Amino acid sequence: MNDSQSDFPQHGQDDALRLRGVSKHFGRPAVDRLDLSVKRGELYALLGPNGAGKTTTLRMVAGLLAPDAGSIEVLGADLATDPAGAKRKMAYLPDDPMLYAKLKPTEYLEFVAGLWGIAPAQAEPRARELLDWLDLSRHAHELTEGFSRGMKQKLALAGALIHAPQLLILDEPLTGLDAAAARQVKDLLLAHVKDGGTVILTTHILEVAERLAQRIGIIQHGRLIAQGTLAQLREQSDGGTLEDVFLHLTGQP
Ligand SMILES: Nc1ncnc2c1ncn2[C@@H]1O[C@H](COP(=O)(O)OP(=O)(O)OP(=O)(O)O)[C@@H](O)[C@H]1O
Repeated sequence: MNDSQSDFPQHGQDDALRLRGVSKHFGRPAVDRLDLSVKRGELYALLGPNGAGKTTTLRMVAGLLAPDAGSIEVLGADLATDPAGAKRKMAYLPDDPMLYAKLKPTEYLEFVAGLWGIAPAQAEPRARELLDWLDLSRHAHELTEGFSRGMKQKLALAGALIHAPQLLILDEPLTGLDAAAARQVKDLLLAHVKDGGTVILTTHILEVAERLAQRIGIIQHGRLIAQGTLAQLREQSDGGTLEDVFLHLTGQP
Protein backbone atom coordinates (compact mmCIF):
# COMPACT_ATOMS: atom_id res chain seq x y z
CA MET A 1 0.00 0.00 0.00
CA ASN A 2 2.86 2.39 0.65
CA ASP A 3 6.57 2.66 1.27
CA SER A 4 6.29 2.73 5.04
CA GLN A 5 4.82 -0.76 4.97
CA SER A 6 7.35 -2.28 2.60
CA ASP A 7 9.52 -3.41 5.50
CA PHE A 8 6.81 -5.79 6.72
CA PRO A 9 8.15 -9.26 7.42
CA GLN A 10 7.60 -11.65 4.55
CA HIS A 11 4.74 -14.11 4.84
CA GLY A 12 5.99 -16.85 7.11
CA GLN A 13 4.96 -19.43 9.58
CA ASP A 14 5.09 -16.96 12.45
CA ASP A 15 1.92 -15.92 14.16
CA ALA A 16 1.03 -12.24 14.22
CA LEU A 17 -1.23 -12.87 17.18
CA ARG A 18 -1.21 -15.69 19.69
CA LEU A 19 -3.58 -16.09 22.61
CA ARG A 20 -3.04 -18.91 25.07
CA GLY A 21 -5.58 -19.77 27.76
CA VAL A 22 -6.93 -16.23 27.90
CA SER A 23 -9.81 -15.69 30.33
CA LYS A 24 -11.83 -12.73 31.49
CA HIS A 25 -14.64 -12.87 34.02
CA PHE A 26 -17.23 -10.21 34.75
CA GLY A 27 -18.92 -12.14 37.52
CA ARG A 28 -19.29 -14.91 34.95
CA PRO A 29 -16.89 -15.88 32.17
CA ALA A 30 -16.90 -13.53 29.18
CA VAL A 31 -13.80 -15.14 27.65
CA ASP A 32 -12.98 -18.63 28.81
CA ARG A 33 -9.49 -20.14 28.37
CA LEU A 34 -9.34 -18.96 24.77
CA ASP A 35 -6.60 -20.24 22.45
CA LEU A 36 -6.38 -18.36 19.17
CA SER A 37 -3.65 -17.79 16.61
CA VAL A 38 -3.67 -15.52 13.59
CA LYS A 39 -0.90 -15.91 11.02
CA ARG A 40 1.09 -13.05 9.55
CA GLY A 41 -0.44 -11.87 6.31
CA GLU A 42 -3.84 -13.30 7.18
CA LEU A 43 -7.27 -11.71 7.38
CA TYR A 44 -9.11 -13.50 10.18
CA ALA A 45 -12.77 -12.94 10.96
CA LEU A 46 -14.03 -13.64 14.45
CA LEU A 47 -17.74 -14.38 14.46
CA GLY A 48 -20.11 -15.14 17.29
CA PRO A 49 -23.55 -14.44 18.66
CA ASN A 50 -24.21 -11.32 20.75
CA GLY A 51 -22.37 -11.52 24.06
CA ALA A 52 -20.04 -14.31 22.88
CA GLY A 53 -16.90 -12.48 24.03
CA LYS A 54 -15.61 -10.99 20.78
CA THR A 55 -15.21 -7.37 21.94
CA THR A 56 -13.79 -8.48 25.28
CA THR A 57 -11.21 -10.55 23.40
CA LEU A 58 -10.21 -7.67 21.12
CA ARG A 59 -10.01 -5.22 24.03
CA MET A 60 -7.64 -7.56 25.84
CA VAL A 61 -5.51 -7.91 22.69
CA ALA A 62 -5.43 -4.11 22.37
CA GLY A 63 -4.19 -3.85 25.95
CA LEU A 64 -7.29 -1.98 27.16
CA LEU A 65 -8.44 -4.76 29.43
CA ALA A 66 -6.20 -7.03 31.49
CA PRO A 67 -6.89 -10.76 31.16
CA ASP A 68 -7.54 -12.68 34.39
CA ALA A 69 -5.42 -15.52 33.02
CA GLY A 70 -3.45 -16.51 29.95
CA SER A 71 -0.97 -14.83 27.66
CA ILE A 72 -1.17 -12.65 24.55
CA GLU A 73 1.67 -12.24 22.08
CA VAL A 74 1.69 -9.69 19.26
CA LEU A 75 4.30 -10.32 16.57
CA GLY A 76 6.60 -11.85 19.14
CA ALA A 77 6.06 -9.18 21.82
CA ASP A 78 4.39 -10.34 25.02
CA LEU A 79 1.62 -7.92 25.91
CA ALA A 80 2.12 -8.35 29.66
CA THR A 81 5.89 -7.88 29.75
CA ASP A 82 6.39 -5.62 26.72
CA PRO A 83 3.14 -3.67 26.33
CA ALA A 84 4.75 -0.72 24.53
CA GLY A 85 6.50 -3.03 22.05
CA ALA A 86 3.28 -4.93 21.38
CA LYS A 87 1.10 -1.82 21.04
CA ARG A 88 3.46 -0.16 18.58
CA LYS A 89 2.90 -3.04 16.17
CA MET A 90 -0.88 -2.92 16.23
CA ALA A 91 -3.88 -0.68 15.82
CA TYR A 92 -7.26 -1.11 17.47
CA LEU A 93 -10.44 0.33 16.06
CA PRO A 94 -13.35 0.01 18.51
CA ASP A 95 -16.93 -0.22 17.30
CA ASP A 96 -17.65 3.24 18.75
CA PRO A 97 -14.47 5.21 18.05
CA MET A 98 -14.00 8.56 19.74
CA LEU A 99 -12.96 11.60 17.74
CA TYR A 100 -12.38 15.19 18.72
CA ALA A 101 -15.31 17.22 17.40
CA LYS A 102 -13.36 20.45 17.17
CA LEU A 103 -10.51 19.00 15.11
CA LYS A 104 -10.32 18.73 11.35
CA PRO A 105 -9.19 15.37 9.91
CA THR A 106 -5.71 16.70 9.14
CA GLU A 107 -5.38 18.05 12.70
CA TYR A 108 -6.71 14.83 14.18
CA LEU A 109 -4.26 12.69 12.21
CA GLU A 110 -1.40 15.03 13.11
CA PHE A 111 -2.39 14.75 16.77
CA VAL A 112 -2.53 10.94 16.69
CA ALA A 113 0.78 10.80 14.81
CA GLY A 114 2.30 13.01 17.52
CA LEU A 115 1.19 10.53 20.18
CA TRP A 116 3.23 7.90 18.35
CA GLY A 117 6.21 10.25 18.11
CA ILE A 118 5.97 10.49 14.32
CA ALA A 119 7.49 13.69 12.94
CA PRO A 120 5.05 15.98 11.08
CA ALA A 121 7.10 15.71 7.88
CA GLN A 122 6.58 11.95 7.93
CA ALA A 123 3.00 12.04 9.20
CA GLU A 124 1.70 14.53 6.66
CA PRO A 125 2.13 12.43 3.48
CA ARG A 126 0.87 9.34 5.28
CA ALA A 127 -2.22 11.26 6.47
CA ARG A 128 -2.83 12.57 2.96
CA GLU A 129 -2.55 9.07 1.54
CA LEU A 130 -5.00 7.62 4.08
CA LEU A 131 -7.52 10.42 3.52
CA ASP A 132 -7.25 9.80 -0.22
CA TRP A 133 -7.72 6.07 0.20
CA LEU A 134 -10.82 6.60 2.28
CA ASP A 135 -12.19 9.33 0.06
CA LEU A 136 -12.07 11.93 2.82
CA SER A 137 -9.66 14.37 1.19
CA ARG A 138 -12.35 16.83 0.21
CA HIS A 139 -13.40 17.02 3.87
CA ALA A 140 -9.84 17.33 5.19
CA HIS A 141 -10.36 20.90 6.36
CA GLU A 142 -13.83 20.56 7.86
CA LEU A 143 -14.54 20.04 11.57
CA THR A 144 -15.34 16.41 12.32
CA GLU A 145 -18.40 17.45 14.38
CA GLY A 146 -20.26 17.80 11.08
CA PHE A 147 -19.28 14.35 9.85
CA SER A 148 -21.72 11.50 9.31
CA ARG A 149 -21.25 8.27 11.25
CA GLY A 150 -19.58 6.62 8.27
CA MET A 151 -17.16 9.52 7.75
CA LYS A 152 -16.24 9.42 11.44
CA GLN A 153 -15.71 5.67 11.22
CA LYS A 154 -13.37 6.11 8.24
CA LEU A 155 -11.43 8.91 9.93
CA ALA A 156 -11.01 6.79 13.05
CA LEU A 157 -9.65 4.02 10.83
CA ALA A 158 -7.18 6.46 9.28
CA GLY A 159 -6.10 7.44 12.80
CA ALA A 160 -5.60 3.80 13.72
CA LEU A 161 -3.42 3.31 10.64
CA ILE A 162 -1.28 6.44 10.92
CA HIS A 163 1.67 4.66 12.55
CA ALA A 164 1.66 1.94 9.86
CA PRO A 165 0.86 -0.91 12.28
CA GLN A 166 1.35 -4.47 11.09
CA LEU A 167 -1.61 -5.94 12.96
CA LEU A 168 -5.05 -4.34 12.61
CA ILE A 169 -7.67 -5.24 15.21
CA LEU A 170 -11.08 -4.04 14.11
CA ASP A 171 -14.36 -4.37 15.97
CA GLU A 172 -17.27 -4.28 13.52
CA PRO A 173 -15.42 -1.99 11.07
CA LEU A 174 -18.14 -2.05 8.41
CA THR A 175 -21.22 -1.47 10.50
CA GLY A 176 -23.07 1.67 9.47
CA LEU A 177 -21.03 2.25 6.32
CA ASP A 178 -22.77 2.75 2.99
CA ALA A 179 -21.82 0.56 0.04
CA ALA A 180 -19.12 2.91 -1.27
CA ALA A 181 -17.53 3.45 2.16
CA ALA A 182 -17.66 -0.27 2.92
CA ARG A 183 -15.92 -0.96 -0.38
CA GLN A 184 -13.16 1.59 0.44
CA VAL A 185 -12.57 0.04 3.85
CA LYS A 186 -12.61 -3.52 2.46
CA ASP A 187 -10.13 -2.53 -0.26
CA LEU A 188 -7.88 -0.92 2.32
CA LEU A 189 -7.93 -4.06 4.49
CA LEU A 190 -7.21 -6.31 1.51
CA ALA A 191 -4.32 -4.06 0.47
CA HIS A 192 -2.94 -4.22 4.00
CA VAL A 193 -2.98 -8.01 3.91
CA LYS A 194 -1.53 -8.08 0.40
CA ASP A 195 1.39 -6.03 1.74
CA GLY A 196 2.03 -8.69 4.37
CA GLY A 197 0.08 -7.04 7.19
CA THR A 198 -2.46 -8.90 9.32
CA VAL A 199 -6.08 -8.18 10.14
CA ILE A 200 -8.39 -9.61 12.77
CA LEU A 201 -11.92 -8.30 12.70
CA THR A 202 -15.29 -9.06 14.18
CA THR A 203 -18.42 -8.78 12.12
CA HIS A 204 -22.07 -9.72 12.18
CA ILE A 205 -22.15 -9.24 8.41
CA LEU A 206 -21.42 -12.82 7.43
CA GLU A 207 -20.96 -11.87 3.78
CA VAL A 208 -17.94 -9.79 4.87
CA ALA A 209 -16.33 -12.79 6.53
CA GLU A 210 -17.23 -14.97 3.57
CA ARG A 211 -15.74 -12.58 1.02
CA LEU A 212 -12.68 -11.24 2.88
CA ALA A 213 -11.42 -13.71 5.42
CA GLN A 214 -8.89 -16.43 4.76
CA ARG A 215 -9.93 -18.05 8.03
CA ILE A 216 -12.97 -17.68 10.19
CA GLY A 217 -13.25 -18.40 13.91
CA ILE A 218 -16.57 -18.85 15.67
CA ILE A 219 -16.68 -17.97 19.34
CA GLN A 220 -19.48 -18.81 21.74
CA HIS A 221 -19.57 -18.43 25.52
CA GLY A 222 -16.01 -17.12 25.35
CA ARG A 223 -14.60 -20.23 23.67
CA LEU A 224 -13.60 -20.97 20.11
CA ILE A 225 -16.06 -23.61 18.93
CA ALA A 226 -14.92 -23.83 15.30
CA GLN A 227 -12.21 -22.42 13.08
CA GLY A 228 -10.98 -22.78 9.54
CA THR A 229 -11.50 -21.73 5.98
CA LEU A 230 -15.08 -21.42 4.81
CA ALA A 231 -14.72 -24.80 3.07
CA GLN A 232 -13.44 -26.41 6.28
CA LEU A 233 -16.27 -24.94 8.32
CA ARG A 234 -18.75 -26.22 5.77
CA GLU A 235 -17.29 -29.69 6.19
CA GLN A 236 -17.87 -29.50 9.95
CA SER A 237 -21.46 -28.57 9.33
CA ASP A 238 -23.92 -29.77 6.73
CA GLY A 239 -22.61 -27.40 4.08
CA GLY A 240 -24.65 -24.47 2.89
CA THR A 241 -23.94 -20.80 3.27
CA LEU A 242 -21.82 -19.34 6.06
CA GLU A 243 -25.09 -18.28 7.68
CA ASP A 244 -26.29 -21.91 7.65
CA VAL A 245 -22.93 -23.08 9.04
CA PHE A 246 -22.88 -20.34 11.71
CA LEU A 247 -26.40 -21.07 12.91
CA HIS A 248 -25.77 -24.81 12.87
CA LEU A 249 -22.49 -24.61 14.83
CA THR A 250 -23.85 -22.15 17.39
CA GLY A 251 -26.97 -24.29 17.82
CA GLN A 252 -29.37 -21.57 16.79
CA PRO A 253 -32.56 -22.19 14.82
N1 LIG B 1 -17.38 -4.07 31.26
C1 LIG B 1 -18.18 -5.12 31.43
N2 LIG B 1 -18.78 -5.34 32.62
C2 LIG B 1 -19.58 -6.42 32.81
N3 LIG B 1 -19.85 -7.33 31.87
C3 LIG B 1 -19.28 -7.15 30.66
C4 LIG B 1 -18.42 -6.04 30.37
N4 LIG B 1 -17.99 -6.15 29.08
C5 LIG B 1 -18.57 -7.25 28.59
N5 LIG B 1 -19.34 -7.86 29.53
C6 LIG B 1 -20.09 -9.12 29.35
O1 LIG B 1 -19.21 -10.06 28.78
C7 LIG B 1 -19.89 -10.87 27.82
C8 LIG B 1 -19.19 -10.75 26.47
O2 LIG B 1 -19.40 -9.43 25.96
P1 LIG B 1 -18.72 -8.93 24.61
O3 LIG B 1 -19.04 -7.49 24.47
O4 LIG B 1 -17.31 -9.33 24.62
O5 LIG B 1 -19.51 -9.79 23.54
P2 LIG B 1 -19.54 -9.65 21.95
O6 LIG B 1 -19.31 -11.02 21.41
O7 LIG B 1 -18.64 -8.59 21.49
O8 LIG B 1 -21.06 -9.25 21.72
P3 LIG B 1 -21.78 -8.35 20.58
O9 LIG B 1 -21.79 -9.17 19.35
O10 LIG B 1 -23.15 -8.18 21.15
O11 LIG B 1 -21.03 -7.07 20.46
C9 LIG B 1 -21.34 -10.39 27.82
O12 LIG B 1 -22.07 -11.21 28.66
C10 LIG B 1 -21.24 -8.98 28.37
O13 LIG B 1 -22.43 -8.63 29.02
